[in-house]
Amino acid sequence: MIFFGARRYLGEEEDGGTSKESRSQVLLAKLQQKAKERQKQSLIEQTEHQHEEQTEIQDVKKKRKADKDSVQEPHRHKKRKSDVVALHSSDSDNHDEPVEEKKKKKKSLQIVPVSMSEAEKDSSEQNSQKTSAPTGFTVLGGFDSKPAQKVHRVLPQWLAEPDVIHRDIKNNLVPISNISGLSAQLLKKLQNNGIQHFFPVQAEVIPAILESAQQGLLIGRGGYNPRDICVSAPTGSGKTLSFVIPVLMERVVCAVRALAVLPTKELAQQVYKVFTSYAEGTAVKVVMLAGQKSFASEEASLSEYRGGMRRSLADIVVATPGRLVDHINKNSGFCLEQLRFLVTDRVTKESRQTENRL
Ligand SMILES: Nc1ncnc2c1ncn2[C@@H]1O[C@H](COP(=O)(O)OP(=O)(O)OP(=O)(O)O)[C@@H](O)[C@H]1O
Repeated sequence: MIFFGARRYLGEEEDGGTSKESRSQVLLAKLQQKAKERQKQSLIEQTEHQHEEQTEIQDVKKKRKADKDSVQEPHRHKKRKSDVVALHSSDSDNHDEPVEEKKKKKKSLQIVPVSMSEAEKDSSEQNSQKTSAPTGFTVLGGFDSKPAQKVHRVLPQWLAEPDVIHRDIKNNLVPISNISGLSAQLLKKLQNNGIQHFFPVQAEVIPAILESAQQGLLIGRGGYNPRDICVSAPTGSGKTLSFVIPVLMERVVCAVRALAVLPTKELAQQVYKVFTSYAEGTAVKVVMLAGQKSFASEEASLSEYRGGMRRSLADIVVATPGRLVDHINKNSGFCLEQLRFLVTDRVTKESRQTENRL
């Protein structure tokens, strides 16, 4: 049997005089020293690694920035104009000036608008002169914006200062005999219809129309314009009679001298009835053009061809706008040359259009 004896390595053999304990202490110290050195080494390696990483990151950032700048090159070029101003101003700065003064100047520079440099201005002026002179073309632009003039809206006198009429039809009545210029026949008809007094609107409108009619061709007070009357009054206040009565007063020859336009057949019918009831027993002829009869029969009621000439058979025409326009366009026997009264009752868009065509 072979026996191997193994001894533990305890470092370099010291001199034989050292004790076992002191050797182990030395060994421990050596080990600690080595551990410290290793620690140091690892620290150094760590910092070196970190430094390398940082430089790598910085490189990447630089590269990205360089790429971005190359893309934004035109914008940067624009910016340069302001740079020029700023640089120009800073060049003129007196470096000997106190710091406060410099700060003020810098502040003032911030609010100065970016503008063309003098050289650019000169060149642009020269260019504009060059373009306008030889061609003779008008150079567009350069219009000064002028403040728009305020329109002062003014109502016509008759609207701004109307004659106000009482709306109370029970009071403020005027006896029919008080209105001068009405024929005895008409007064009798009114009484027969139970009318002893005129309502306020009638007492105001009837004399006004009669007065104009007495002056001839409804010439107004100034001698030129016919007197127009615009009445605005509630329903049932007696507006219809206020134009029916004066219109019926005049008749020299048979000719269409009054035309009443109403927006609907029904309204035309109502007005037609009032006209016919007061015209009954007189020579005045009233014709309605509202499409209730055929166009041909309406045509026949308006005029006839007799003795080699066309004669009117109507003094007063009550019409709806559409039918009226049909007769104006297609009926050669429909003549409005003698027209003296045009009444547009219950004014609508349609009746306004008709009025404009007449
Ligand atoms: N002076 C008067 N006295 C008594 N009754 C009257 C008088 N004038 C009109 N009337 C009657 O009053 C009613 C309304 O009159 P009218 O139709 O003329 O009013 P209007 O103002 O034209 O109404 P609308 O706005 O509906 O056309 C009718 O029945 C009419 O006969």
